[in-house]
Amino acid sequence: MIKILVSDPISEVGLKSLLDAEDIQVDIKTDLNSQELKSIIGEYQGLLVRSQTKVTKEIIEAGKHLLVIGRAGVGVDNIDIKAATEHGIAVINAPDGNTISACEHTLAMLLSMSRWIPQAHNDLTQKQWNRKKYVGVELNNKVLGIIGLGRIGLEVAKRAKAFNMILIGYDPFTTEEQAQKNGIQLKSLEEVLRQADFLTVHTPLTKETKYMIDDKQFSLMKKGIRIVNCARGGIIREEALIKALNEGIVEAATIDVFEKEPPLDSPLLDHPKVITTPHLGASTKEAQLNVAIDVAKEVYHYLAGVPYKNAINMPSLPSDILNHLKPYIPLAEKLGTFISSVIMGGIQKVEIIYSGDIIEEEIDYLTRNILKGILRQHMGITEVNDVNADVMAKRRNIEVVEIRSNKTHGFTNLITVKLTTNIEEKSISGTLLNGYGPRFVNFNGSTIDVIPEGHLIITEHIDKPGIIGKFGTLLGNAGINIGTMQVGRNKVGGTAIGIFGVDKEVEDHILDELIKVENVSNTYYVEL
Ligand SMILES: NC(=O)c1ccc[n+]([C@@H]2O[C@H](COP(=O)([O-])OP(=O)(O)OC[C@H]3O[C@@H](n4cnc5c(N)ncnc54)[C@H](O)[C@@H]3O)[C@@H](O)[C@H]2O)c1
Ligand SMILES: O=C(O)CC[C@@H](O)C(=O)O
Repeated sequence: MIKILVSDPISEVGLKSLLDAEDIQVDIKTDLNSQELKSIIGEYQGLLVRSQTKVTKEIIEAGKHLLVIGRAGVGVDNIDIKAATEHGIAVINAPDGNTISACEHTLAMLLSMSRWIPQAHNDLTQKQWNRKKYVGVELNNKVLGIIGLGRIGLEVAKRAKAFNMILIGYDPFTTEEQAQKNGIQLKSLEEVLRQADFLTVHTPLTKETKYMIDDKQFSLMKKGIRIVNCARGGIIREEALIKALNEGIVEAATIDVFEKEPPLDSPLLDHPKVITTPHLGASTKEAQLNVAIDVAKEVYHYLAGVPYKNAINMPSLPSDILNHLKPYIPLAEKLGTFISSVIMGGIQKVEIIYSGDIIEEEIDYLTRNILKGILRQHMGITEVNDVNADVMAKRRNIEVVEIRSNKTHGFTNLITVKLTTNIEEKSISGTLLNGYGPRFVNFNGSTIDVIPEGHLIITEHIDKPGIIGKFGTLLGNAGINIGTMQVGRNKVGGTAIGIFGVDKEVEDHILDELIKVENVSNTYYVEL
């Protein structure tokens, strides 16, 4: 039974697919403090959160059985992604479900700020009829600067256009063409800051975006600018914002997200020109249902080994691409397992050559599976998986080189893995034969044709008469039946290899017998 903990309030209707699954137990405990969470997280394979639960390194380390963390929403800054990746835990978010709500909240903030609606309402609740105090400004013909032109930024642009605003934006990861298509003039950050009458930020909180709006940036702004932050606290430095408000650079600000949440001691809450909401951007019935449905489905798919698309720390592949790659995945892992079973020494380099139709695919995914095979087999690292394979290789100073080549050697697709250790270098090539499944087709330069499955004995010997016969006798005497056999050599009388598919597990003492046969240099055993 798989156990999933839901530690923040997430729509139960949206979680229905998990709640109804027979093989999954879902525990909903939304009032745990971090100590309580730490003490029980070890029981769970899955953790579902919104933005309240801080999934720290400590929590991740205590989650000995965690396989997946699902985030019902976009921002994953409350999850230590690095620690999750190192522990092989997939982090999956639900980025689409709350876009419209966050965008509409931004528009609500823009409009209420331009007409001082909350302040005027407050006065009126105090029986003060202050018509002169609250003179606003129109959005019409004003320049709106949008920082971050992703899902929410572009939806905001669409709606701001309806108010006849002039749209300028900054996003180093988008193109001029894409911006123009959405009616936005792409500019440098400095230009946006200098020209905007209204400014709204829609980036994630990263090392690069933390405090991207600080004293220096405020000093570039037009006097009287109005600012919205419905993205993440910390993109705008709060201290600098307060200063800019007090100096009259910023006329008004609307803030949904804070550097520390809840921000109960923040001076922003008391500032007369600031409108605040308690991180409500995604708090609509529709968004909460959407993100819960999305994250439940994705987590379920991840646990069931079915294609999913929104993993943060793994290549996110559309399901059609993942389905196409699927048959190559076991071949990739088996190439890694095989080559690392027949080599001696500490691995220094893994070179992977992809050729043929496979080069059009997301080969990073296959590389992770090759590395998984190598690290599990050669180093006994059982915790390695698709999520952390490349991190683990890097941590062990293994150089990983991916090459796309057009030399297919007559195959429609070919994957060659060359392994270099401090002692030797060996290679294995495999292909996927249409309708026949995976095959190993070359080992250290010798052509072979091996179905990579079951129990395999591999021998390295000199190409001389009688050796294969002796192997047969030895194995026969040990009650081991040879089901398939492949021999190859680089030249007559030269170095030869034998790959024997046998019907049962081979113990070490049998390999010791085989290596005693004259002219045999090495024997190995691998189960695929
Ligand atoms: N207030 C809320 O409740 C709420 C709800 C949903 C999303 N959010 C937040 O809104 C933000 C945007 O979400 P989204 O779904 O649009 O994300 P997104 O990933 O679709 O868009 C983010 C955009 O920011 C851009 N970007 C990244 N680094 C940048 C930088 N240094 N400078 C400028 N642009 C940069 C990216 O290229 C991307 O286009 C996130 O921080 C998210 O967590 C808040
Ligand atoms: O959980 C929430 O309501 C906030 C979600 C929002 O900040 C997000 O990043 O998706």
